[in-house]
Amino acid sequence: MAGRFGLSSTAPATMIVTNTPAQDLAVTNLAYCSASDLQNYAVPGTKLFLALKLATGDSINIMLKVRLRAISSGHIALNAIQRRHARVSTGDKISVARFIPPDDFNLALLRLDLEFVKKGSKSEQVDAVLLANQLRNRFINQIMTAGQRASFEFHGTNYIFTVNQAVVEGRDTSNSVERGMISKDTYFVFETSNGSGIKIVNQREAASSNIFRQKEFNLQALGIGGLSEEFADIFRRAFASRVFPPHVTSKLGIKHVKGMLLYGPPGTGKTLIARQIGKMLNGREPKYGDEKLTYLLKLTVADLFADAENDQRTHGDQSELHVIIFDEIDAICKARGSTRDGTGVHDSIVNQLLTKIDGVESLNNVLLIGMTNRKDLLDEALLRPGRLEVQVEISLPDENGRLQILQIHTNKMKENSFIAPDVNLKEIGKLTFFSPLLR
Ligand SMILES: Nc1ncnc2c1ncn2[C@@H]1O[C@H](COP(=O)(O)OP(=O)(O)OP(=O)(O)O)[C@@H](O)[C@H]1O
Repeated sequence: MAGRFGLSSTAPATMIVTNTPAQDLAVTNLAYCSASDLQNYAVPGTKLFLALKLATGDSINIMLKVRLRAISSGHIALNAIQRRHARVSTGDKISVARFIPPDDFNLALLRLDLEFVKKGSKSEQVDAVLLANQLRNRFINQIMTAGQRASFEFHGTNYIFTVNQAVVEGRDTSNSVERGMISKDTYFVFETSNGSGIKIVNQREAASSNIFRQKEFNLQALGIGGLSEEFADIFRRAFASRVFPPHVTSKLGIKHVKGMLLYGPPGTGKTLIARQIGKMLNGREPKYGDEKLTYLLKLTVADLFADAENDQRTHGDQSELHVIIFDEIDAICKARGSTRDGTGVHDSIVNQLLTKIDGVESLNNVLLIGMTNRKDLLDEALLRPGRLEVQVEISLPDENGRLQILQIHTNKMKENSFIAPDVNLKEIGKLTFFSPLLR
């Protein structure tokens, strides 16, 4: 037990809680004690002094970085937030032990929820890049636990953060307390609750491996109407992991989504979305595979992936994203054995694709986007996790979607006065529903 939590064999001491001796020390998130007590918390081989308040009943452990201050020995000064978190009051006796951090204790990711100390109607804009730098410097080597709160000052305003998630480098945290030490590489993600009055800006910049050309997308300006929900789904599932810089992804053990399937009835904008995704990304121009492949030699699949392979070989994790788009993927990736043309070309294309995205030397820098009206015809192996695993249905547009599509396609006419002023797109949007009875 002791080893697991990094406790040293030094016997825990009983200390009396007092208040933080000066106002400015209340926002440091440090605990303070006398010189003689401080030595009990020295971590051998480092300049750190770390303490753990041992839990009694259902109280929460808190980890303290301790600093020297003119405080009578046997006393430990905790600020109000620390006292609330540890559920202790001034004058209480608490049991405190030295804490020696285990190996691999650095935090890879810290997700913080921000609030104002003084709740009010004011609003502030917080730059995620600047704040992350400041918190990293100010709280370096401090230990953070999920649920913990700390206050800090940023550009003249006092904030409190609550740790929503604390992920230690490369460790499976599912069974243990989410806790680790802030290092110079810790990656911060900020969140706010609705109505907090705090607006986080530059978060994508902070997060980004800059995969997207623009920070915000306007789907209508890209000529895509009525598909914002589908688009949000695609973004959340296929790109969210690529937003972290490579060193964070590898520490977290995240695997990127390498394949995505857009399926649904003909003419609903699948090709349009795939092409626009390609344009929105900062990487190379997408490559297109199509039915012609079936008539060509095996080499062609290899050709499509050749640039990505070269890039991964030379740049490793830093390689940019290569998008490969297969329109009508059902034409080339039919269930193996289902085509009786005797050539085996179809089967070999499916096998080659599987090897590229999921094989021994699989690539981490590709995103394969397949489109089909006939998902049922596809080889099942292609649809398993790790392959075309994000599957988004692009269905017929609703009334609002139809209005957006009509607006997109009449925009030019309107600009050039080719559309009569009494044309009511809203009305047309209402009328242009698809009834299966009309089929
Ligand atoms: N949501 C949409 N917004 C704007 N235009 C659209 C939309 N859906 C379809 N269109 C228009 O219809 C054309 C055909 O759509 P697209 O080729 O993307 O459909 P698809 O789903 O790929 O069809 P198929 O399965 O037949 O290949 C597009 O080029 C575009 O002009």
